[in-house]
Amino acid sequence: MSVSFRPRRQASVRSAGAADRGPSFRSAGAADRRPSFRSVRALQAGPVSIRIQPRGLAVGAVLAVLLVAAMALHLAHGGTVLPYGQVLAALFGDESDSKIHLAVTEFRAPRMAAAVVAGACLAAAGALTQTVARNPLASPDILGVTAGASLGAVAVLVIAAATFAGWALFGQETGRLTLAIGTAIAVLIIACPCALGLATPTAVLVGTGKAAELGILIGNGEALEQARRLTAVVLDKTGTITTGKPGLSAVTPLGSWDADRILALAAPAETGSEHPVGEAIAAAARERALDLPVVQRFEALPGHGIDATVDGRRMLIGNQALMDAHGVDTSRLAAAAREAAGAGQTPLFTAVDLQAAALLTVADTIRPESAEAIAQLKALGAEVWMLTGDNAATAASVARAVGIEHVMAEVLPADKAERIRALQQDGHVVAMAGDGINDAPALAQADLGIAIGTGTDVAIAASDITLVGGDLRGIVSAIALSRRTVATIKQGLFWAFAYNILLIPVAAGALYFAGVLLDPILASAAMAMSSVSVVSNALRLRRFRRPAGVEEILRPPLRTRMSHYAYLAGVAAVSLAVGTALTLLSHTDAAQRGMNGVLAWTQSTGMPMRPAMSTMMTTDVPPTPADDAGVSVRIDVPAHVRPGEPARLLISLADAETGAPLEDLGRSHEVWMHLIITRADLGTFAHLHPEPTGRPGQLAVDAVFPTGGTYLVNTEFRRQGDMADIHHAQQLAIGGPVPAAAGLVPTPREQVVDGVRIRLDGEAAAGRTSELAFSFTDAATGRPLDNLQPYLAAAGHVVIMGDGGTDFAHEHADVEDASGNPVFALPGQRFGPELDVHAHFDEPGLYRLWGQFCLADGRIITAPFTVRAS
Ligand SMILES: Nc1ncnc2c1ncn2[C@@H]1O[C@H](COP(=O)(O)OP(=O)(O)OP(=O)(O)O)[C@@H](O)[C@H]1O
Ligand SMILES: [Cu+]
Repeated sequence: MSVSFRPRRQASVRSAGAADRGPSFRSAGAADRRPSFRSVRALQAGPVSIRIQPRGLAVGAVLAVLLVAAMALHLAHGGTVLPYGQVLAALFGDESDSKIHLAVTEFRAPRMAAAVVAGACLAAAGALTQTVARNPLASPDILGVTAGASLGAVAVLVIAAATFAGWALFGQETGRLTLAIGTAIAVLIIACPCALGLATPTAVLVGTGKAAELGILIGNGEALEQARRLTAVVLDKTGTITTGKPGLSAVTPLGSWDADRILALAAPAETGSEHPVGEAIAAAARERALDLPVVQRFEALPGHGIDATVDGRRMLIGNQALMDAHGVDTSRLAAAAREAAGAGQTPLFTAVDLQAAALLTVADTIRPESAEAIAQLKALGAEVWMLTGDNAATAASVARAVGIEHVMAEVLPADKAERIRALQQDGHVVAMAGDGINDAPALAQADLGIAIGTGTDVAIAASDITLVGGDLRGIVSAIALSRRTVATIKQGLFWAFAYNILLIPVAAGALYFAGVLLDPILASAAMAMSSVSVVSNALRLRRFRRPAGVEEILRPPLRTRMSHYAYLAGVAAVSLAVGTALTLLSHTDAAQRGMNGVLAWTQSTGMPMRPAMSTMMTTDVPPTPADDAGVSVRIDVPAHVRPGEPARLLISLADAETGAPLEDLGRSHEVWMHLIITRADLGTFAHLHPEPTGRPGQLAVDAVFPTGGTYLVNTEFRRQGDMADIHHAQQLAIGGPVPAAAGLVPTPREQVVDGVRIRLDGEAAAGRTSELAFSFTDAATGRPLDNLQPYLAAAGHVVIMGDGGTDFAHEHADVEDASGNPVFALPGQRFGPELDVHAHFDEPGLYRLWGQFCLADGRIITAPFTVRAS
């Protein structure tokens, strides 16, 4: 006789086993061979040079399909065919011109480009490599993360290998390979550096985005990182501190000249000038509707003024230096010039035919925000300098008005960069803000070049940051944003490192002694969570506000300061709580039931279950005899057992060969062991569940032997990880009066136990599977009972023993739903009024059956039947 299960299920168990060795890892590995992380990052913007190494038709075809698809989409968005055409030509063209240079900006839709090239990279698995010329959004390598990363990868592999080797070699006797594999995988998962890799680019991306929102265009990640280090900010005067749109405020003519005649000559002379003062003079002449002669010659003298010929007269307009250079005597204009300069205005000397003719006074307005911006910069700890080509008196006057103490005036355009360098040599990290062509070299020289958005293109091109509205407070915002961004990056890196450093040992099993092991599933959840928290922390940068004033910079509100650290600390606390809860949960009884617990949970969520899983749950694998399993079972009975009184049975499990106690006992049908005690004449029945005593391999249970005589003890238990139970049968002799042997006779097929009428239907036939069925009705009311509870993870248990007690089988009732799928005996499930049992009777003869079921109120009923198998 043996326990039966249907071939259909057996087949699916086998196929499940085969599927477990699935090939999915291998394919993932191949695609990973050349991670295109760098390329994807590079695609954010900027010129990219793509080198295509033709590698067979397959790669080419994949790329071509991708490209054509992308091109179609791209054209739909109004793009041109050119970049795609180039890529295609390179793919299928001569190898010699397979290297093409494309700017990603050429792809009108950058995301499309990203998709195409990233997809192509993956598809080609290395056939297409990219080099990035200059990636404007390249992340600054703070704390040497990139260099550390490769070292870290090696370290992680070593730790994982050591973990595996450690558990495999020195783990406890049983199940150590499982432990070694589990811990090594957990280490690899938990060490995944995705959070580390995300910390910098996400913060930089969000930071630059936020900056753009504030009117600060940041050209590259380094600029954002650099801004927080600034110790000196150099501001150009005209067009930066002032609006750069001066107006002619006074004309002081000498001798016979009058204002209109001077302007009529000066305006044409200035028409060629790009300098704001030139424009001011031209505008004044236009306003007065003067009749202007033509200009015959024009020469701009940078930093000095202009030298032109108008209407046959040589015009010199410019500063004192220009007049001195040409020997023009300006003494009669000195007083007016001093007065203008003292008021912060720019005096321009005008000489006609090398004779001083007039003083033109140009007044520029100071930007309303300049003074506040400068105060805030100073509050941030930066030294603020003014750098101007204008005369010292004018400069000093403007500087006083906006609160600048350090002034460099009358600096020639060519020398501006030199002045910046000098500051740098003093140990300053210098930002230079300017607008003019003459500022460009200085902007390039500065550690951080800041162009005024209204300024010249050259200045914008030479700088790292552009302030769209020209509001100098943008510099303050940039510095504050830079500090916040870098702080966010550091928080992210700290979090990622801390998470790895704390959890790698746990994953490796450092807390095994305390019963804490990091399940690989939990590890991957933690890994994903760490990335999510790093990214969401970076997204918090979007809430950045520019500091409202000096006060807020010097004494940021406590709430602001706290919120910088609160988020990740909060995430850490929540993660710890969730992790602890899950760990505790994994120690609960339900979880320890292993697969049954998982299935119970799965079914409770209403998720469809994989057939292999459901089969595993319901399939009964024939038990292995203890001898075959190499396990010895010893049952110790107290010396004097009195019938009818409880006796403590001690069951010791050991390795049959070494005698070492069995320590890897798992649960089978919810309990550690099933002990079925029947008297040899099968007249009594007890189904007991011994519990571990705490001693290795030892279990104990109290049993009552109703009478003296010989008892058959059938023991069933399961080792961890096994599909089959181990079965052991033994006889016990109990002293005391032995009742006369009655011998088996078939019982009625219907009987009442505890108020429940139980019917047994079905033919018991020897040599083949017999389909038996139990049906239940309330004996009092005759109502069918359909609310039986699961009992030990089954709808019902049936123990079958042959006459003489030599054969033993422990079967479970099968339940199927309308569509033939198994219904699991999970908590909450109800059964009845019929239960099917498949039994196999080897030989014809009499068999004793004990059906055990759990009633709705939790009572267990046992219904004994005797049937004849024909
Ligand atoms: N087109 C011009 N017409 C008259 N004077 C000029 C002209 N260009 C320059 N100057 C004179 O030369 C001086 C220095 O000019 P420069 O361009 O070096 O500095 P700036 O523009 O006045 O000041 P900043 O350096 O603050 O922008 C000016 O203050 C002005 O006196
Ligand atoms: Cu990861």
